[in-house]
Amino acid sequence: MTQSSAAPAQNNSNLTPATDLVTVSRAVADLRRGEIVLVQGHDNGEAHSVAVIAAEPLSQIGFDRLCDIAREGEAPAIVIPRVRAKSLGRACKNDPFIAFVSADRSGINADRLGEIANPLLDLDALPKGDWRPVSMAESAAIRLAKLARLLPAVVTVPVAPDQLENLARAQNLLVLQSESINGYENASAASLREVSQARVPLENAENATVIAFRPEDGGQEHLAIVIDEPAKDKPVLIRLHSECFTGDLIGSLRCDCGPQLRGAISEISRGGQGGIVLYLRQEGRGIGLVNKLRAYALQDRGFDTLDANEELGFDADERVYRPAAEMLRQLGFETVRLLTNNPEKMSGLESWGVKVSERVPHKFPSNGHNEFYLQTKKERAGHLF
Ligand SMILES: Nc1nc2c(ncn2[C@@H]2O[C@H](COP(=O)(O)OP(=O)(O)OP(=O)(O)O)[C@@H](O)[C@H]2O)c(=O)[nH]1
Ligand SMILES: [Zn+2]
Repeated sequence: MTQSSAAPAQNNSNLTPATDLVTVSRAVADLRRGEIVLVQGHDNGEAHSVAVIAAEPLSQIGFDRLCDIAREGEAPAIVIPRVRAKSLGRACKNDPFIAFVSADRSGINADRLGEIANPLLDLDALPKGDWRPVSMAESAAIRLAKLARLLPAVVTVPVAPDQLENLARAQNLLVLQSESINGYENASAASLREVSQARVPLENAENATVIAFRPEDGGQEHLAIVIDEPAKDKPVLIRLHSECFTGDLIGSLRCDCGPQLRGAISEISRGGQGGIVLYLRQEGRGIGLVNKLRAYALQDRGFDTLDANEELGFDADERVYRPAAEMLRQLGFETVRLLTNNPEKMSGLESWGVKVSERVPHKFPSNGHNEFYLQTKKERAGHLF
């Protein structure tokens, strides 16, 4: 497969201009460093802005800086998942996130906020305070923390919208609109472009080429492993494989990823018609490796794989399939036979314009450690085993 055989790239990222894409990716890096970012959103047509710092990592210096930004009499709020609030004794309705404002500023510090945010940490007692619904800006800030693969919990103080630009200039902070954050994943997927490729003979597929696709904001590359020379005018056998450091690389027995990855490569090669494994950078069903390890720790305390995600404040599955659809489009494939047991992968691809002509089951025997994981996927996530 040569670079020129790829379909011409269309700029169909009409959700978010490239500059917004770059700003969101810079803000992701800022949050991960413990830096403050400014987010603006609209509630019922009215602009609301907040200064935001991630609850992880949260230093006392960072928290004090955030408090200095707060207007006289405005207390910081910590935005946490409803499930966490529930385990801290707050019964709440269906909103996925809720904000807690401590009544007494002296009862709250960076360590205490970290304990409130993290379901793996014990908290003696919640300080006195009030709960309130989150604003659009705060819910976009949670989205940003998820994009940063941090715990989905943030500390915020309100900023008057007319002060936003001054504050940004004075303290050298990024300003983001909530729409840019919410549209980021789509726009990033639409901006994927092939950046390099090479022939890589594999143990069970000697005629393989690895092609790397990079998003415009410089985020992680997704990979297409093209085996043999699949025809473009027929349904192509493919596997969407979500990155799993533990299963793919070090042979973890907690999941079935290692056998599924190698099994897909062998099966495509054996079929003789060629095919593609798309290696998607969606570690831990899109929550990142660090959070996946947290989810494993919760599973060791009795949660199943889906509830552990939700306990941390994530959806059971945070993956998106536009990057896969975009790579297939650029490689020139429209119709696929999909190696999977997961119906959401089929509907996910189809929602981005890829025709799935057939599901090819991709089941491997359990290994003595992953029975409960596989059973949960079957019984609660609708996987077809
Ligand atoms: N959050 C979380 N992620 C997990 C856990 N176990 C495995 N994973 C991740 O789940 C993903 C598994 O992906 P896949 O095997 O591609 O997908 P699947 O949904 O099982 O569907 P098919 O294998 O196609 O049937 C990888 O990103 C793993 O890192 C877990 O307990 N928690
Ligand atoms: Zn795995």
